[in-house]
Formats: sequence, C-alpha cells, structure tokens
Amino acid sequence: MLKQPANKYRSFPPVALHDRTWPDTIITQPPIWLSTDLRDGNQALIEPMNGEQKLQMFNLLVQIGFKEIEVAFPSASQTDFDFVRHLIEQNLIPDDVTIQVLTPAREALIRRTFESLRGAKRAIVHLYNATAPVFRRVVFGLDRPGTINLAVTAAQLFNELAAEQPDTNWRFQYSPEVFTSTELDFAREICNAVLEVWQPAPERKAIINLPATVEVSTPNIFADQVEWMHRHLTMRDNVILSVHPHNDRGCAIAAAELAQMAGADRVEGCLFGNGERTGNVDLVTLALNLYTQGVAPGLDFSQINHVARLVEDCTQLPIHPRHLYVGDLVFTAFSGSHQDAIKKGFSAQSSDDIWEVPYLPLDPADVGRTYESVIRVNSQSGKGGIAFLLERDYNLVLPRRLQIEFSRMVQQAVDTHGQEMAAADLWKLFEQEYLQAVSPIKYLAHHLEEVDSQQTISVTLERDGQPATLQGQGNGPIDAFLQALNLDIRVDHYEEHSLNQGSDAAAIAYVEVTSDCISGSLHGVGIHSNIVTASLLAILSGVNRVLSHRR
Ligand SMILES: CC(=O)SCCNC(=O)CCNC(=O)[C@H](O)C(C)(C)COP(=O)(O)OP(=O)(O)OC[C@H]1O[C@@H](n2cnc3c(N)ncnc32)[C@H](O)[C@@H]1OP(=O)(O)O
Ligand SMILES: CC(C)C(=O)C(=O)O
Repeated sequence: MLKQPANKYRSFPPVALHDRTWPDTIITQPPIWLSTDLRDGNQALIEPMNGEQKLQMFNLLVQIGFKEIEVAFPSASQTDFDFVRHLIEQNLIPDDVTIQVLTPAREALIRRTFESLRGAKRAIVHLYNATAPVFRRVVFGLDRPGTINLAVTAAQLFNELAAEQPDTNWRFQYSPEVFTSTELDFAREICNAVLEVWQPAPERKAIINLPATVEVSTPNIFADQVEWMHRHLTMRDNVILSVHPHNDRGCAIAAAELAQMAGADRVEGCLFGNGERTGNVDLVTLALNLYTQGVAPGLDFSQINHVARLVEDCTQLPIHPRHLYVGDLVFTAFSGSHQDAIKKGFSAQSSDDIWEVPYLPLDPADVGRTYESVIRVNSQSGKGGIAFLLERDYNLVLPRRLQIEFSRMVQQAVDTHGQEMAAADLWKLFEQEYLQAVSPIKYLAHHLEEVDSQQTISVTLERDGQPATLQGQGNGPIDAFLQALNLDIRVDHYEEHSLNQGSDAAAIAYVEVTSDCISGSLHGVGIHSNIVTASLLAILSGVNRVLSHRR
C-alpha cells in the first residue's frame, strides 16, 4: 500500500447544500420496492440463472410481495429475451405486478428490448447511459452535449416504439449511470432533457433512478446529492425518484435509508445484497430495518430461511452465517453476559409488550426462526446461558448458586474439549455429576411415619455395596433423614419443583449441603415422582459428592 494514498486517490467533495432537510426526517412508510435480482443480481453471478431458476426466483419475488420486478436485460442474451417472452406468453405476471427490463441507449438494443415486451399488459422500460466525466471521456468519447444527445435520441425512440404497441401500459425509467460521480448540474440537465422528451403526467409518471453505480462517498453525501436532485428536477410531481445503491464502501443500507429521508420514493436492490462486486443494496435488510422501527415494509419475510435457501439455490452463492437478519448465527449469543441478559429479557417479555429483549433487535419468531439457536454454549459462556438451555429443553430451574457451581464444570469441559456444548451435552454432564452420584451411598427404599408431629423415617440404603437400614427422627423428612445418616453434613438450602405437568409429574429437588470436611458448599439433585423420595435422593447426591470431594 502507498504511504501517501492521496497521490493516487482523492476524497469526495461535499455537496454545498447547507439547508439540507434530510437529517431531521423520519421514515414512516416503505419505499416502492424494485427487485433487480433477475437483472443486476443475475449479471453479477458466476453462472447467470437459467430459465428455470429465473422463474423460481420470479415466483419467490412475487410471493414476497414485490410489485415491480426487473426481470431481464433482454438484448443481452437469448435466455433473458426468452424469459421475458415466457412470462408474457404464459401469462405468469400477476395483475398487480409490473415487470421492468433494462436497455442501454443503443438503437438496435432498444428495438430488441421492445420486441421482447410484445403483448405485455404493463411494463417499465429502463434506459441507462453513463454520465460521469471519466465515462464521457474514456468510454464514450463524448462531451456533455453529446452525452445528452445519446440519452435524448434513445428516449425519443422509446416514444416511437411504445406508440407501436398501444395496448401495453408503458412506463419509462431513466438512469444517469454512475450518478454518484456525475456533476449534479449535469445529472439534472440530462434527466430534465429526457423528461422533456417523455412528458410524464401524474397518471403516467416517469421514474428517474439515481444509481450509486459505484459507492464513492459517505452516505450523507449521497443523501445530499439525492436531496439536491429532489429539489432541482423539473416536473418533480410527475416523477418517481428512485435510488439504486451499490455497496462498495459497505454503506449501501445507510445510503438507501438516508436517500429516502432526502426525498427518494423508490429503492432498487437485491435479496441479501447480491449484485455487482460488493452487491446491490440488500432489500431484506432494508425491509426488516423498517419493520424493527414499527413500519410495515410491505414485503413478507416471515419464512426467511425458505427465502434464503431458494436464493442460494438460484444464485449458487452462500449466505454468510452473520448476514443481517438471516445468517445462521445472527440470533445466537455465545458470550455469557449477553446470554444472561437475553435470558432475563425473555422472562420479562410478555407477548403484547413492545419487544425489548436485550441483544435481539428482532424477535426471531417474526421471521420464522426458532429460539433454538438463540443461546449456544462454548468457552465464552456463563451460568445464564447454561441455565437457559437446561430450563428450555429440560425444564430445570436451577437455583442461582447451583448455576454457578455447574457452570464451573461446564467451563472445564469446554476448555478441555474446545467445543460447543449443546443442551443435550449439558444435560448429560448434569446427570453424570448430580443424578448419578450414587456412590458410596445408594438409596433403595424408605418408610415414613408421623407420630406427635415428629417424623420417623426408616431408610434402606446400600453403602459400599452392603445393605443397611437406618432410623431417624426429626421435625420433617429431611431432618429425620439427616438424623438417620448421622454424618457431619448440613443442608443449608432446599428447593423443589415439578418437571412436567399432570398426575405423573416428576419432582426435582435441589439441596445445598455443607460439611466441615469440604470448603464452601456443594449441591445435590434428585428426581422422583414422589416428592419426599426426590428430596432424599437430592440429599444422598449431595452427601456422595461431599464424600468424594473430601479434603
Ligand atoms: C451498471 C450496470 O449494471 S449497467 C448494465 C450492465 N449490464 C450488462 O452489460 C449485461 C448485459 N450486456 C451485454 O450482454 C452486452 O454488453 C451488450 C449485449 C449489451 C452489448 O454487447 P456489445 O455490443 O458486445 O458491446 P460491449 O459489451 O463491449 O459494450 C460496450 C459498448 O457499449 C457502449 N455502451 C455501454 N453502455 C452504453 C449505454 N448505456 N448506452 C449506449 N452505449 C453504451 C460502449 O460505449 C461500447 O461501445 P463501443 O463498442 O462503440 O466502444
Ligand atoms: C443501470 C443502472 C441502474 C445500474 O445497474 C447501476 O448503475 O448500477
């Protein structure tokens, strides 16, 4: 890399728009959406879609709710031309959907484009030519008037060819390609010249589309450019102002949002940001950004995984696991403090509240994702996440101090194996550590009697493989059992809850025990359909663990 990049690259000049209004605007409604997955998205694929894939994608876009879909560059290839014919001849375009096609400002290609649309009920024909100085100089060898002449001549041909097919409801769109690098006064001049030819009317608006063909500035500058055009275009009332951001600096989403604040009525882009180089603006993210601001986007992503898999099939491009809203990991927290806050957030959230679960800007259920993957445990996790998984999948509501104790064991296990632990792995470890702690003392049976509000217990145990029956008395079964055991072990804390519902519900008991022969405390856990038996099992689990942890 250069030590002095300024010798090779220059910064983008700001727009002199000191009374800009867009910073104070709030987006309260969705833009008109135009999907260009089948055109700009398609032209960026290693292998462009075949007719079957194009149809699959078209049907998906219709299902999602797009009303304007750029379906092809008909003069580019027979596949594209045939696809447009197929849609029209097979009557596959719903009445509320308008197809759009793109053509450069070249006579033969414009004629071929109109030919592809023969018999269409409605269509948007989209004309483009590059207008930025480097293109005028290097690509076309044209000065400003020459460039305007190219666009105007093409626009006139649009009028003529449309007149030859009067049964079609035509709408026209013009893009000064590379608008972002075009002088604003020239962009205005060429757009106005094209509008002059088309003479749009309120019931037949023209679309002026401002492409960030290459994103070259911060999004606030793009917003200034859009606001400037919004204010300076003639016939603005008869124009739908559209934007077409690419993502070269990674700001396409911001650019599209600020552009809407600056006056854009319409946004062109692709699902999941497919498109030339770094992609077109991601329409899924834009729509869900609106949704999480409480604005209905008019596009349905309630089964986002289905959309993602189909798009991957058609484009042969994988979606990154961290891709906004859709990636496999975007609703997943591994880190302990995040998991703790999410767990608490879920408990505090009720279904009719404003969504306020920490770290989750969107309820995964709204896009058809389950809560399954929200919390996953690895070496970065803490007690909150572990407790969440055991509660969600096994109905365990672990006392806080047991959470702390068990999370140390989990930490040790993930440190040793270096791998994620699923809920089933956590349960296995929990079972091993607490429920299978049956040595040296194993419970076999008990009998309990109450005499004069004193409990008398007779317990049959196996100690080091030898059967033994012990008797004890106390003011409750736990007290009586501890008396019967006659060990240096105290129960400091006891909790119990049912694991499932109904008459065959099992109970789980948790005890925290202390002893002079260990430092601190340890927990024991027991599960049984009889609540007293569950408590006795929990005490024995605690006792066995103390005996095996003895100093
Ligand atoms: C930013 C965008 O995404 S714009 C859309 C870009 N998409 C595509 O290019 C995909 C489809 N394109 C194609 O299939 C082909 O490029 C075609 C069929 C359109 C044209 O193919 P060819 O005739 O072989 O020309 P080629 O691809 O080399 O295009 C360059 C020529 O078109 C001219 N050209 C480029 N854009 C335009 C335009 N918008 N209007 C008029 N002429 C244009 C160039 O000046 C150049 O002309 P020259 O040959 O006289 O120097
Ligand atoms: C044709 C135009 C709209 C385009 O695709 C671009 O400039 O990126």
